[in-house]
Amino acid sequence: MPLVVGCNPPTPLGQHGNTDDVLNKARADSLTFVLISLTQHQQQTPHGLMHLPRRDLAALSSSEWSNSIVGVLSPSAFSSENLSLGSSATVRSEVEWAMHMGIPAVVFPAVPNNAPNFSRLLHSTALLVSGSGTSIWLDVNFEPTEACYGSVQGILSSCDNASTIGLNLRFPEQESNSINKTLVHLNRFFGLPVKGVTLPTSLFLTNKKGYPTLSKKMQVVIEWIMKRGGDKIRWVIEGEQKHVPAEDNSQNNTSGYLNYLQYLFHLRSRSDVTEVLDCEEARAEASYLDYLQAPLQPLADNLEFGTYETFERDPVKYRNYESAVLLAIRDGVNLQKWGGSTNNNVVNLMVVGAGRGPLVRASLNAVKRYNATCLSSDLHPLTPRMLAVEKNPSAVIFLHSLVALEPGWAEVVRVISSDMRDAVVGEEEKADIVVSELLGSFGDNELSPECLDGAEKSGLMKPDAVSIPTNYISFIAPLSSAKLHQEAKAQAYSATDGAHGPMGQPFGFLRAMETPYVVRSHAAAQTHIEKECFTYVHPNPDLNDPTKCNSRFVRVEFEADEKYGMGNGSGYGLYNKQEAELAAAAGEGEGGEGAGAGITIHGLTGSFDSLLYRSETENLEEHISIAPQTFSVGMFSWFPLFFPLRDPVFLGPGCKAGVNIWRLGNGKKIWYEWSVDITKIIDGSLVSSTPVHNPNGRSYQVGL
Ligand SMILES: C[S@@+](CC[C@H](N)C(=O)[O-])C[C@H]1O[C@@H](n2cnc3c(N)ncnc32)[C@H](O)[C@@H]1O
Repeated sequence: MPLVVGCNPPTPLGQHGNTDDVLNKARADSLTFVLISLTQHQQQTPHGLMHLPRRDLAALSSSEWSNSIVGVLSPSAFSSENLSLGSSATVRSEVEWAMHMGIPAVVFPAVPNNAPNFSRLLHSTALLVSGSGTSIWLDVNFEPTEACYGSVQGILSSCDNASTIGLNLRFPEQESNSINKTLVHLNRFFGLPVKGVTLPTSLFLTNKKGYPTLSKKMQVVIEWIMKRGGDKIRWVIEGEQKHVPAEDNSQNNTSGYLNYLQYLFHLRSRSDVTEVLDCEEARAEASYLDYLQAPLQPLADNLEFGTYETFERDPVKYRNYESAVLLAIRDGVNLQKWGGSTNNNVVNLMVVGAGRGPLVRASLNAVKRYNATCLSSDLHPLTPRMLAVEKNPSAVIFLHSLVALEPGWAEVVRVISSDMRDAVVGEEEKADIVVSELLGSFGDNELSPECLDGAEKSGLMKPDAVSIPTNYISFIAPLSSAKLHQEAKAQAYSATDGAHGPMGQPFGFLRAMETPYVVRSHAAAQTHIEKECFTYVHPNPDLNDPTKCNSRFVRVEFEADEKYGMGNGSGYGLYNKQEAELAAAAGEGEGGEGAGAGITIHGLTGSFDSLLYRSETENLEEHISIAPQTFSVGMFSWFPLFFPLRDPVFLGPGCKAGVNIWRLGNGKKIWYEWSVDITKIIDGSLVSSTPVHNPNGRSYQVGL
């Protein structure tokens, strides 16, 4: 079911106990759910106040109540009188009834003037529903303004960003005259927990045949939401049915919203939307969206068979490695190290951390490709010699099998079962080209620097050997994502050791918020272009310099701007230049907010770019990257690393966020520490700051 659409007719539904009628009509039009009033009607009887009977209670099954109904709280419950009491008996009883019925969402009205009391009520209701199957949709009268976002983010933070509160963005009846501004502000809203989008029927125009249609500008907006929010967004058509063509008016057994639904389906089926949502990659990623995972530790732990198998499906990574090895081989020929007119036709290849052998295969393929070019020239083909070094004993069994079974491998490949830091090889076996992939989502977080330095120190490489990768650079950017913040908080209740099961010792809040997670960020907005953190180069030019080590510190700064990182999407995927240009236009010509409109930062997103090889003799280089600016499209081996902030910070107008990040070690483990401060650009004065997260690696570390 690609699109989930419901309706909210003008007269409150269900309050006369006719929810079954309403739902049947909606279903006749293929709508998935209806909004009904939660008002319970009572009357005075000689025996006291009695509820009026409702037919629908028995007419609908519990699964219908829990899959097809969204409840709307009575507006009277939000009178200033009720709000000033800081609570509302009506809200409580309506919400309790919704929870009893298994209704999945109840709608809170948009924030009124009496905001502190409203927030208190919202927060206490968010706590009331937690643990039940019911959540809250907070209505937002969406406007592309600073004030709109500001009030919503303020209310969410006063509710401690409770995970039970989602947003229902209600579009105004009149569309905004600046599409760019609308998109830029929507991008910012997608860092908050957007659950639903409500479109009033009056927003639709009427086409020649009387059917509803949207203006070109609104089509762009709706398609943008579809692409960015995916099929998780719940759509609501609201208001009077204005566009039903005459011949359909007779059908009283339908909701009258079919044409609106069909129009949304039509937008959903457009190629620019389906290309994003229905491609192979989107399907493969679906279950990973916003799902936090502990980063792998391939050095301390031994990877499983299935994990290797998943890596090996990547269509881009091994292709780029193969091309990088080919470039290095051709460089060696051009620089007369081997092949060509030299006497030496042997090239020593070494894959360190060979796993189940895909880089061995890619490297041998590169030699084959080079040798194929020799057939049509007077160049001599090369004889490869390959050492495959691996410390995972189970992967070593796999490698030995490959050597025995793969045609031609037995003559050229030798497997060394050892940690590369301790491996010993003969003088004649030392590597000309060392190939490795020991990279994590943040580049160095799987300890590639320490492993490759170790391999260099154990003398596995010739003095003039080259390394593929040649370098890797980690990148960091602020991330606005209430969802990921909530998910990180939720980790506090998981067992510290998966083997202990759900009844094990909880992880605890501090640890949960001081741990970086691998995650395919989705309900998120990367608020700025990522900036460089740490660079590691191999072979390591500082290997024998006692004053140099692999610890690092960097401070990078991100100024508030009115683009809110438009173009960076959710922090995963290639930077979208076109979107960024839209944002720039909104800032300059279409009423941007002026320098530095604000945004909430819930954490940091880490990524990397690795230069596999840059040719010395040809103007060519090969990379793999998950940094949005240089993202390797189609590569899916890595998702970004999310560093949560214990408490989100607000990057307000005229301010900048300073991100401090350390990579530290003590010979036994490596860890990151991080903090964020907000200062005023004008005078550098401090507005707010977070504590340094994970001091001394107390919550998270990677074993050496
Ligand atoms: C990310 S996997 C890559 C495997 C394979 N090269 C591929 O691309 O599919 C890293 C591999 O390096 C191995 N490894 C990590 N540190 C190592 C070390 N110090 N010595 C030897 N192997 C190591 C791990 O066991 C794992 O098989």
